[in-house]
Amino acid sequence: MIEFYAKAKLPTRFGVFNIYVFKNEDKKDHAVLVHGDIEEEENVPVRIHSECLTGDVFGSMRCDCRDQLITSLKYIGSRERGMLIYLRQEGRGIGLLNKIRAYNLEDNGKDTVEANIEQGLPADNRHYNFAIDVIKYFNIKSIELMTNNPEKIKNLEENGIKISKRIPVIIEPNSFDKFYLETKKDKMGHML
Ligand SMILES: Nc1nc2c(ncn2[C@@H]2O[C@H](COP(=O)(O)OP(=O)(O)OP(=O)(O)O)[C@@H](O)[C@H]2O)c(=O)[nH]1
Ligand SMILES: [Zn+2]
Repeated sequence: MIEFYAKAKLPTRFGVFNIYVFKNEDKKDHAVLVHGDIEEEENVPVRIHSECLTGDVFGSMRCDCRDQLITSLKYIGSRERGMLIYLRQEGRGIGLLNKIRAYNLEDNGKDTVEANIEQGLPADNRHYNFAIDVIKYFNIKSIELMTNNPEKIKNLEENGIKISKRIPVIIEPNSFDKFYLETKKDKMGHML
């Protein structure tokens, strides 16, 4: 269950949004950026973005997160309506510390999946309950989901979210994230 706490206007370089803060069982502050009127609408462009401090904030080139975030906000900001749900599930849900431990293992030859498993953690420890509750909170009838991740689509659909379309968010690889993106494609089924 989510609870609404606050809302304010948030002008960004990608357009004017409203930022909402919700809380749920995990007691974290969860941010949702809304552009235009989304309530009870169909075919609303939605990005469900997983927190990545190293990429989103510091501009790390080990992953495509920041470019995906910017691409999504640009897209949503340029449309009549849309929403970005910022999921507080750093490191695919294993947290910053374990992600950095995984990076250390990756520096020594492991891939992104092996580096989680080696720590006794699942390759992907996320769930989408918060995102599902937000979509339901706004009574959105159907979404156009911005993702390359088939698991995300499956999980949302299994939980009653209607996805009318998938919008790919493909970022050109660089020399630092090439292997990482290949592993996402080969081992995690990402549509890259
Ligand atoms: N455990 C772990 N997490 C990582 C690693 N690199 C990036 N992440 C995290 O992965 C999450 C993003 O997941 P991705 O697999 O890039 O993308 P996705 O959200 O599953 O799929 P898209 O919707 O297509 O972007 C963020 O929480 C990042 O912090 C890594 O090497 N190990
Ligand atoms: Zn990242």
